[in-house]
Parts: sequence; C-alpha cells; structure tokens
Amino acid sequence: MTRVTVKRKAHFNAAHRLFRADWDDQKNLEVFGKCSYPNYHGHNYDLIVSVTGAIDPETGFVIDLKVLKDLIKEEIEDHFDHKNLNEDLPEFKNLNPTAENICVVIYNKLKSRLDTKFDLEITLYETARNFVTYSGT
Ligand SMILES: Nc1nc2c(c(=O)[nH]1)N=C([C@H](O)[C@H](O)COP(=O)(O)OP(=O)(O)OP(=O)(O)O)CN2
Ligand SMILES: [Zn+2]
Repeated sequence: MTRVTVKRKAHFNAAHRLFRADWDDQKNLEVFGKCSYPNYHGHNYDLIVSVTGAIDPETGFVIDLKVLKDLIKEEIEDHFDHKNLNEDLPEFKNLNPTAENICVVIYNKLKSRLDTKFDLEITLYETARNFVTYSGT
C-alpha cells in the first residue's frame, strides 16, 4: 500500500531553565551552561509534525490538514505558547525541559489523539541550528 507523509509546521514561544533540583546552581551551570541561569530565558520553538499513512481513495487525503492544524493548536500551541515550561506545565515538574524531553512530550500528546493507523514523527527546533526528532522508538 502506498503510504505518504503529510507535514504541518507550528510554532510557540516558551521560557525554560535547564536544571536538576538535586544539583546546586554551580553544578547546574557547569553542566547546562547559560541555559541554567536561574531567572529563565526564552526560545522561539518551531515544530514539524509528520503524519504518515495511506491515501484515502475517496478524499485523496492521508489526513485532513485542517484536522491536523486544529489538533496541533489545541494540544500543543494553546498548551505551550507563552508559558514557563518549568513553572507552568505539569509535564516538566519533574522533567528537565530539554529539546529532547519537550519533543517526546509533544509526540505523546499528539500520538494519543491520532488514529493508530498513522505513524507520527516530531521535529522540534529550539534554535535555528539546534533541533531534535522523535518518532516513538
Ligand atoms: N542535547 C541538548 N543540548 C542542549 C540543549 C538541549 O535541549 N539538548 N539545550 C541547550 C540550550 O537550551 C539551547 O538550545 C542552546 O542555545 P544556544 O547555545 O544559544 O544555541 P544557538 O543555536 O543559538 O547557538 P549558536 O551559538 O548561535 O549556534 C544547550 N544544549
Ligand atoms: Zn534554552
């Protein structure tokens, strides 16, 4: 069966601080550098959501991009945008908000809302040059 990947870009701004509560500020600074400054800092996160599946012969769609757009807005943009990830989001109460961990959290939130017939891959850009990808394995 022919499987095609449909992609949708998204965006949110968020503040974070990389740190472990069981390390002091000095150790956090040594390991996480400027991303561990105590008063937080922000990133303009860009996201690529890739959904792979079969083309529906009736519609010609793998997934309706309007449906995907609304899902990303509801699950990701409305949840993450203009938030302090450490302070505002329960997902990061005990999880360091690295690009890797944010990417996995986003994957799990979207995966739980998509039909199991789809494969999902998330690419998260923390800066223009730093980005990570997760597809569930
Ligand atoms: N494996 C990871 N390493 C780092 C992460 C991360 O999430 N995972 N995060 C950071 C910082 O939060 C941030 O991403 C790095 O910022 P910065 O060095 O400013 O990145 P730039 O791309 O802007 O750097 P340039 O010097 O302009 O290329 C660090 N490590
Ligand atoms: Zn950062």
